[in-house]
Amino acid sequence: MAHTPDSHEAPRHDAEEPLVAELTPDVAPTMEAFLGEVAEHVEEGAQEAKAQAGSVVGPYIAFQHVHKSFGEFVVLDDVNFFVNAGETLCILGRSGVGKSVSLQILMGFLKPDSGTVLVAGQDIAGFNERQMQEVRRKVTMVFQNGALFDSITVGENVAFPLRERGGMSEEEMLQVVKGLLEMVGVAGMEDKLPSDLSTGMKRSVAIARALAAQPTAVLYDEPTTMVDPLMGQLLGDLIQRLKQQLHLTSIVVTHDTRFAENLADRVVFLHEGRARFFGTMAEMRASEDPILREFLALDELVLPY
Ligand SMILES: Nc1ncnc2c1ncn2[C@@H]1O[C@H](COP(=O)(O)OP(=O)(O)OP(=O)(O)O)[C@@H](O)[C@H]1O
Repeated sequence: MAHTPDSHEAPRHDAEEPLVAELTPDVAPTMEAFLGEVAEHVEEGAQEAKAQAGSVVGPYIAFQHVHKSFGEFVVLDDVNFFVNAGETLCILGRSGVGKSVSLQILMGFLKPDSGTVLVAGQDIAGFNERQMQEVRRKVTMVFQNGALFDSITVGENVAFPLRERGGMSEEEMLQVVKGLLEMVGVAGMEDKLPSDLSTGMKRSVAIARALAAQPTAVLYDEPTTMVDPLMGQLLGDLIQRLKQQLHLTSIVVTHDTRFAENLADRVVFLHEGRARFFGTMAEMRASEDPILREFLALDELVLPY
């Protein structure tokens, strides 16, 4: 991977490039073992979800006829989409169409008015907080602002899920924290406070913390907005490598159709309460639907590069 300091090209990471390839040698073996465990969890999660669905293939995460209103205001009206284990779904749409609300419903922070919400193969619509905490061990969310704990260091933020799970020595924990921070492009930031970091860095740390929890699926809210193109590319490449090498299931809310083009197995386009389109990005580009065409055309104009 050629990269010079004055190069304007962001360094690219091929999806096949091992996640540990660029880690410092002192952490690489621990990280290899740690990521191996993540991949095992992911595989177990996929098998569990299949067993629950009683079939060989079944969605890992899905909305089935989901409705959600705030007072008179209908945000989601009979919305359907799914993502299979190991796949990536991008949720597209203009501002205010319910993309973040959809993620919050999947995490159980908001309840749908009706419909089935499948997460890790289970219908969570009627789950209580304790049951949701179990689900959130498997499916974690990376918020736009990172949602880090402000009063503790970056290193302690990433160590948090490791400590919660237990079974790791302090030395191993330090190595995993160091390795995860290197992997997400913010090496050496352990002792900083979240307030010392830029938006993109906070998001990277949030991804490191999400991975520390050894999830089976990660939901990302606008991972590439408000970050410079280099950081955006790094985060996009990382999400792709996590999919390719660990088979993590992902849902990514984004405005950026180029990002969706590179990453998504399928996209869902929300518009006026409905899932106006659900399919591949190529199918979306081929669609004659004037609303889709307008969204894609505007997106071409808005994107800076
Ligand atoms: N807790 C809430 N109470 C009342 N209204 C809400 C609540 N959460 C979201 N909304 C409304 O629901 C609509 C959808 O919001 P949402 O944040 O999901 O949009 P979005 O598609 O993610 O937009 P953006 O791209 O701007 O983030 C908005 O009109 C918002 O004001």
